[in-house]
Amino acid sequence: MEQIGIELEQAVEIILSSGRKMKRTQFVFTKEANGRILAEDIYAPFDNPPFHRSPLDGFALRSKDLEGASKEIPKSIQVIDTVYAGGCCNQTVNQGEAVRIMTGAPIPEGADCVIRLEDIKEGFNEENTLILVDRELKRYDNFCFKGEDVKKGTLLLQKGVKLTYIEQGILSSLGIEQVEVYDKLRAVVFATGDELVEPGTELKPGKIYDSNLLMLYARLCEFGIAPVIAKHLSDEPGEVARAIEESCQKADLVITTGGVSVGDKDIFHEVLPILEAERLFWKVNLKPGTPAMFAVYKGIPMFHLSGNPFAAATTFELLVRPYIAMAGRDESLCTNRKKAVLEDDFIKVSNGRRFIRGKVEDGKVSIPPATQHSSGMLASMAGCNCLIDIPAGSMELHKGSVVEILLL
Ligand SMILES: Nc1nc2c(c(=O)[nH]1)N[C@H]1C(S)=C(S)[C@@H](COP(=O)(O)OP(=O)(O)OC[C@H]3O[C@@H](n4cnc5c(N)ncnc54)[C@H](O)[C@@H]3O)O[C@H]1N2
Ligand code: MOO
Repeated sequence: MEQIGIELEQAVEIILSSGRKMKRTQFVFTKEANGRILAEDIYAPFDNPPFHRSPLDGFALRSKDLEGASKEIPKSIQVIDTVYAGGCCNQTVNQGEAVRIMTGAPIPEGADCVIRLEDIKEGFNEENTLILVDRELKRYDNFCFKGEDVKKGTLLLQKGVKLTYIEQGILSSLGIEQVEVYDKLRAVVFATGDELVEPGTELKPGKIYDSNLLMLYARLCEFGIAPVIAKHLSDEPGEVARAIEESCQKADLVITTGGVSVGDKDIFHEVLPILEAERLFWKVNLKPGTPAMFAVYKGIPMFHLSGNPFAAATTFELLVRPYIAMAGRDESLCTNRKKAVLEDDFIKVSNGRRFIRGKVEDGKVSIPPATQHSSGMLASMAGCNCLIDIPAGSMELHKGSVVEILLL
């Protein structure tokens, strides 16, 4: 049942319940998995480190041999071998013996501690194989145990985790070259309007350069889902319907801007019937972006946002972003609300709910001058990093008031 003129929360509820979480998965190389959502639990395939190893450069020896060692009576120990990181010592350290060892090298059999290179004296015989140790060490002093980072079989990473450089490092430390991740959402963006021309084209009378297509394209890229199609379309309903129809085979969501209000060229009132798409709501009780429209076509959610650039940017955050977070299983994209203290006055009375742009820093939010809030104005959004949520029925807001903000 279609709803007209609904609250934002209701709109988001309709949007979220009309879609499903991504089910398709694929294997990708760990090195290319940054920002992807893990689709499997990952267990440690072996103990890591895979052997006891030295945490420093020194000598691996037996703590028992150092009992009673002191400055006055140092112990003399025979060095029988040298082992470097990446190598292996096949000798066993017996009584009175040591192996010269470098950081990261496997501790040889028989040794149970490592003394630092700086803490011994070398060179007491011709072959340079005797060292003097003038202190005692306990068993397992300077000794890294096999498996101390991760034990074989430990649940390392859980399904649903977003892979960052840290998780990629962990996977790599266990030699895991490929992982199963959820497919990225395939987004399609169309900016509609006969007045629009692309940068690089001459600006003829009556025309304007498009802002929304690139703005939404870039925002989707910031969310990790570069659109599969991003295109300008005219105001001709048949052409727009055809473009949506063709893109649908490749899309998990469609976003359009323009043509949703009540004018002669507000074509989505015609496009949706041509497609026989189900329109679930039109008009949300907020400014900017009131005439936002939402429909489902062949199971694909379609967000039809206002053409006014600030309205498009705002309703993208308010309506599309929660859908992307849910369907793309990316919790880091969920709306992030906070309280902040106003640094400036906002002297407009707000009969309806209003979102205005702001710049928050250390819990204080500044706002552009009152003249720069219209939904057709984009330039004053430069440097802004939040939207201020002003409830319906608010009187003038003054510096020092506490407001709720949505971080962008
Ligand atoms: N009689 C009424 N007129 C309007 C109403 C209303 O209720 N009654 N609502 C107003 C509100 S609120 C909004 S918001 C706009 C929404 O208009 P549309 O979504 O139909 O968008 P357009 O008319 O296509 O464009 C609006 C404005 O934005 C410019 N535009 C469009 N696309 C782009 C783009 N990609 N890049 C830059 N600028 C763009 C377009 O040229 C228009 O100036 O309707 C009000 N009217
Ligand atoms: O709802 Mo519209 O974007 O304010 O002008």
